[in-house]
Amino acid sequence: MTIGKIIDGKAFAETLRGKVADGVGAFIAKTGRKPGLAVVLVGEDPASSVYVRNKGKMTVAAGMESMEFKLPASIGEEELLDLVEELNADERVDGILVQLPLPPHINEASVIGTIDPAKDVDGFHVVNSGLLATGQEAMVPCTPLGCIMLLKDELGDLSGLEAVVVGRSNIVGKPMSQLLLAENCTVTIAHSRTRDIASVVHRADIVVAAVGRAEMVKGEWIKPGATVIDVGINRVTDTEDGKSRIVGDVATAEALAHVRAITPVPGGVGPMTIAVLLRNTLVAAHARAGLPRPEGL
Ligand SMILES: Nc1nc2c(c(=O)[nH]1)N[C@@H](CN(C=O)c1ccc(C(=O)N[C@@H](CCC(=O)O)C(=O)O)cc1)CN2
Ligand SMILES: [Mg+2]
Repeated sequence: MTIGKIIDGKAFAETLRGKVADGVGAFIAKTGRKPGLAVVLVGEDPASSVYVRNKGKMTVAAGMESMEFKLPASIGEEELLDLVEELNADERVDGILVQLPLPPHINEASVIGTIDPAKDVDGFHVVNSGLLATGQEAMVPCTPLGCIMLLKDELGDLSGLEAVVVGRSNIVGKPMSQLLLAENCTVTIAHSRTRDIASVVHRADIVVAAVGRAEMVKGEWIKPGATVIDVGINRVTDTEDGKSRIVGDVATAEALAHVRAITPVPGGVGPMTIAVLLRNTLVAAHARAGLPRPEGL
């Protein structure tokens, strides 16, 4: 039995962050200012707090300005929208990111819709999803763009390949399918209502699992030689030792016997999200400064 390759997203992300840092140096030399990223956290969700802290640290490590705004969970939507408007108008801010999820009393779509699309480094604004869907230059959501980078690094040209995206979220599933389409893949989106999902997944040369259900995609669903990108981050308690750990949406141990290559959880797609966020911030800073897109990113 052959065992598939484990794709090292952590190493790839580190290399990308190094390239961004080089690009930041060149940007500062040209403009005399640092690119700036504003991150807004509402409430104290532990996982979100960790992600925001890591974003701040990595922004600074790449040579950019990091601005963090921590607001209580009780904040009203109007107040949050006012902060977004202030950041839209702030010349030092090239990128604005509002950490998701937001508390239930706040309408996520209104908040995202208030961000200046040119500063929308998450690529969640409808202007950016529309630009992406129509094949125009857009700010592209970080996690799916990171997945495409890993896929192209592993497979080269993706043209003509059969891709199945499991999950239809606005953050991952939908933009992922658009990006695969732009690479000339034949794309299917599977979801919770898909009939015989095992046979749908079995068609795929590329499987992207982004459903948020621990180890839902089984090894035998995978066509031999397929490449699997596991976007899931699910915290589970081990039945044997009672310890908490994170697993993906794919049963990785089983899948390894079928795949050509697979991203692990942790250490696969996750680290790419923040690396691409830094890349998007640098791209936004170039556009706002009237400079051409940085090369090689
Ligand atoms: N505004 C946004 N909100 C959220 C996004 C986003 O892109 N924009 N994505 C996720 C959370 N996220 C970044 O915000 C994120 C998730 C996971 C990782 C990561 O490095 N994961 C590690 C494991 C981490 C762990 O042990 O828990 C890995 O997979 O190796 C980075 C960023 C939702 N919200
Ligand atoms: Mg909400």
